[in-house]
Amino acid sequence: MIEYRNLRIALLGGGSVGASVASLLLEHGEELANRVGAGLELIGVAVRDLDAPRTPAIPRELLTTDAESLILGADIVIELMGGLEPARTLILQAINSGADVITANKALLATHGPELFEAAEQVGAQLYYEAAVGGAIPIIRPLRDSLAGDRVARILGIVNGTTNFILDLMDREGASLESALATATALGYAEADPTADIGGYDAAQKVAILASLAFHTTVPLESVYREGITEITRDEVESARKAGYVVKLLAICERLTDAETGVDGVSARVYPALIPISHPLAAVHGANNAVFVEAEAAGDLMFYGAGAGGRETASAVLGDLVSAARRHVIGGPGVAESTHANLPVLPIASVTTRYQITLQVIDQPGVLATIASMFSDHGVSVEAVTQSVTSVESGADGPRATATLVIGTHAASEAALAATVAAVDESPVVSAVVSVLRVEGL
Ligand SMILES: NC(=O)C1=CN([C@@H]2O[C@H](COP(=O)(O)OP(=O)(O)OC[C@H]3O[C@@H](n4cnc5c(N)ncnc54)[C@H](O)[C@@H]3O)[C@@H](O)[C@H]2O)C=CC1
Ligand SMILES: N[C@@H](CC=O)C(=O)O
Ligand code: NA
Repeated sequence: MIEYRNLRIALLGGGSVGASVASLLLEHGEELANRVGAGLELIGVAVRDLDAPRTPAIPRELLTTDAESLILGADIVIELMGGLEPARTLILQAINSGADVITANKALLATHGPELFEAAEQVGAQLYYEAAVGGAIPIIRPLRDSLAGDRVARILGIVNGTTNFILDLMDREGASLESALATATALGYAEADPTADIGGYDAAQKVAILASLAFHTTVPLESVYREGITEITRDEVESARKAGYVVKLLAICERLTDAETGVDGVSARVYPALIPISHPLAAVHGANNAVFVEAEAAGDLMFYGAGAGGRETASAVLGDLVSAARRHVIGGPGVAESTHANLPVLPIASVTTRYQITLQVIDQPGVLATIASMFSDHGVSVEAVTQSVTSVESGADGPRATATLVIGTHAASEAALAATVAAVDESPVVSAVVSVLRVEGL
């Protein structure tokens, strides 16, 4: 066995991801040491509760509740606690004490990324975060390094495993959102507060990180447009499938020029949308993620794999650990972020999308024409209309027939669409606006 000097690794957090990182590091330590050219000694794991059950188990002698002291003795600190504080303060302490840092904390990076990157740059420390987006999927390094010589035009991704797992169970098994979320939580996919997942906040944090890297600019979290999946119903998922679509929570960022103002910038947004069953993103099942990158010279690239899960995410963390440890061995400057482009982030109003609107209407002659004219009055061009399920309901003036109209539009602005839906909703021939969903990937 080769004898190496040891690099001292401190782990902050021993939950779903942290426990797997500790276990894999202890299990594969010798192999990793040979890859790095230095021993990787896990000196401790900071947790909140020493007695909490952990899977896999962490040797008791490694556990501590004193994160600050642990950091002081470390060459490399791995932060897997999550949340903004004390994670931010501890990472800054680690950087300022001369340690390199690895984190999976997208909430922290999307909120305080510039501060952390600057602190690292000032002291020549490395800050790695491959696990923060797309779990096990290599996507940070490809955007930061492999595609650094190209121009990225657009990224379309499924970046939240929990919501993809939920929507997939709703689609394939008719599960309810609540029961599917409970399963995702039990499997370790969901955030400590799952509102982050189902509300689209986690995906918004990830798209802010992706957009910043892809467009070499800073995309603040608050400028990301966000809708979650909490309003999505089983009926919507079922009728989408019948119409040849699946519902996915999409994270999109792109270079965009506002058609009205001519302002050139970027758009970053998260919303549930319909995508055609034939689209590769429709085949992303369970907690898997997929990120499509459209680059000027490279063309279309797709990154696919496990987007959540303790062991899977630990793989990305350990990849970062090997990279950080290698630099300790060979020396040289750390990785740097190139976020100097200063591009404006355009509001959702600058975006044009296709829509599918489902209406419950009174089934009588002339209704279709009335509704079609409301769309054209607001400058929204209708691409296709299907009428289905005629039923008879009892009204004040006796029984009346109702029909379901599904209207697909050509690309329309958010503003034009909102005005159309408001007008349609007011119309006496419309009994309900059942759903309004964007259509992507056509
Ligand atoms: N679970 C997943 O599939 C993925 C998680 N992530 C990210 O990885 C990070 C960790 O996530 P999980 O392991 O799922 O979280 P978790 O909630 O299972 O574990 C958090 C751990 O941190 C410890 N901790 C929290 N606050 C602490 C404090 N103030 N002092 C000491 N210890 C503290 C807890 O005791 C626990 O051991 C988060 O930033 C999460 O967003 C990223 C990709 C996938
Ligand atoms: N809660 C997140 C975990 C990974 O980032 C998800 O479901 O994707
Ligand atoms: Na990743």
